[in-house]
Amino acid sequence: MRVVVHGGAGGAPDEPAPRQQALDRAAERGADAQTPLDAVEAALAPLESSPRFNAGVGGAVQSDGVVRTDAGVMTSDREVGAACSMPGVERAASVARVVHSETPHVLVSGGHAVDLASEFGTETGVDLLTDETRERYEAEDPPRGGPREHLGWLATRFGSGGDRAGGGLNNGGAGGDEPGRAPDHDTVGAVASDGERFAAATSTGGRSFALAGRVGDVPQVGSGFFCTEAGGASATGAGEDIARVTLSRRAVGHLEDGLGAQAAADRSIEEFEAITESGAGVIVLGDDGAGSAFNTEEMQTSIAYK
Ligand SMILES: NC(=O)C[C@H](N)C(=O)O
Repeated sequence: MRVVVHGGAGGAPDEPAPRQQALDRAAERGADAQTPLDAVEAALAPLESSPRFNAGVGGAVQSDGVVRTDAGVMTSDREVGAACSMPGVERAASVARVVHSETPHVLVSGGHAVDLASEFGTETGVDLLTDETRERYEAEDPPRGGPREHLGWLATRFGSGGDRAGGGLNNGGAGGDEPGRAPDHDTVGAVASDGERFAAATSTGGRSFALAGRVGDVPQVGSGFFCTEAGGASATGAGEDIARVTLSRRAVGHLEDGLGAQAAADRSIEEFEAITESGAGVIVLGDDGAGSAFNTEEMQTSIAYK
């Protein structure tokens, strides 16, 4: 099994070494799995449990103080599963897998996705806030009213780099210690292949201080993840911009056109930047191996092969 993982594109993390170790262990764990689908789920699970990453525990906090998780998974037979806007669900990728393998649908949302998780044995009711994310949210004078008040509140906070995805090119987030800025954790993704089949998955808490109920690119097929017989891709970064250009679909499309994995990653990020002037990263796995590209300050990745 060959597995490539990423820990999110954004600013240079304050503590890269422990994040890299976590990514290395995740890739190794994935490479021990029996199928590509097992591999991407196995790789993402420990990252979803780690507060160092913006997925599961430690995920980005929305305008009402709640962390809602999103994930998507796709296999090279074009089966898709995604789940979004799930409070209290750490293992979002496992819920996406349930949608992929147990339902005739591609995306299940909100409370119904939480019910699905619970019914199929994924833990719910998990406290996804950490002391750090709770304190950072409370320090921002949270809004009390309805969506209009929330929109006014987030106008000066969302996309300011607080989630390190940033709104703009190479502004993937300044230091994690700045007031109001979220720490160095980000979306996680994995792509795996057993030499015949591929699977791709992405899992996130979204972007900090987004409107309650906001859903980004991660559970949208073709945006946060995509997979065909040619290979798979997982994206990270400013989700609204990733969705506008369907970044993962673009990367896999380049594989289908005959580019190698690295060239496909490079080309898709060049196109993303030219269209959006925003920040993102992508990992790609194809028949010739793995590639990755980003136009933010940093995107940590790891590859394992067994
Ligand atoms: N940090 C990220 O990658 C965020 C994710 N792409 C989202 O917009 O939800």
